[in-house]
Amino acid sequence: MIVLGLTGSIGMGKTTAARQLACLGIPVHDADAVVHRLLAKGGAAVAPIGRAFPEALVDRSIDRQRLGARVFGDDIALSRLEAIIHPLVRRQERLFIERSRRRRERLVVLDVPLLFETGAWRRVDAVLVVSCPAFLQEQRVLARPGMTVEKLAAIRQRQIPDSRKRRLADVVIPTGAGRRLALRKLHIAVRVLLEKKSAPRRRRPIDK
Ligand SMILES: CC(C)(COP(=O)(O)OP(=O)(O)OC[C@H]1O[C@@H](n2cnc3c(N)ncnc32)[C@H](O)[C@@H]1O)[C@@H](O)C(=O)NCCC(=O)NCCS
Ligand SMILES: Nc1ncnc2c1ncn2[C@@H]1O[C@H](COP(=O)(O)OP(=O)(O)OP(=O)(O)O)[C@@H](O)[C@H]1O
Repeated sequence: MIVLGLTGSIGMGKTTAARQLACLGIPVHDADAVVHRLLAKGGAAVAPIGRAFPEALVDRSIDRQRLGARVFGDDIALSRLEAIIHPLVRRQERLFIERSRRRRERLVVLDVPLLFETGAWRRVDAVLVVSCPAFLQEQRVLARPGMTVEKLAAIRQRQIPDSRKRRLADVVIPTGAGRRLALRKLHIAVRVLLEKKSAPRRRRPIDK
């Protein structure tokens, strides 16, 4: 089974590409969706995060906007949050891979926003990076409610730059020229991977 990592900086089009891959019939594991479940009422991260960041605990769930306002721009707080969340996400990822192997899937996708930053790239066979020009990224992200120039700058500072991601990628999917082109490129990438007899191995060590 080939495990394909999908990543890209904020607003570059990961979620859209993940949906397109799912439409091509490929099982996709969405790390962001796991984080959403962990923070919602009944989620496994509500209690530990509520203890670490009581101001974000509202009605037995974690208020994402409050938590974001608290941690983006405060590196120590963000690291503390990551130390709680990342192991839980990783566990779900492992269960997904095991389930997919049992089902004898040929190709699965791990959609991980921080694939390079968290070392998750070591657990995949190839990496797809979605990318678009910086001005479009800014337009897309700043159009979101609650997003500010300062918050975007803080998030970008925690992520490795898009130019670096593109260099580390096996395939770059452009998302600045419409959905049809992106879908076509995804289709080609999937076909090429499936035609390979064995899974490509990731080779390069990544020094952050
Ligand atoms: C702080 C939280 C609650 C804010 O939620 P909110 O819905 O407001 O924003 P959202 O999750 O959509 O994040 C916005 C963007 O910030 C970026 N981002 C999120 N977490 C991080 C992080 N730890 N480091 C760098 N960038 C991050 C992503 O590119 C994301 O697209 C949430 O981002 C979170 O729980 N982050 C920590 C978990 C994490 O590391 N997630 C990303 C990979 S699994
Ligand atoms: N190929 C594309 N063509 C045109 N618009 C796109 C394309 N991909 C994404 N978009 C648009 O860009 C915006 C951001 O896309 P998306 O939500 O997929 O990004 P993301 O990388 O998942 O963001 P985040 O990292 O913040 O979660 C959305 O408004 C989406 O409609």
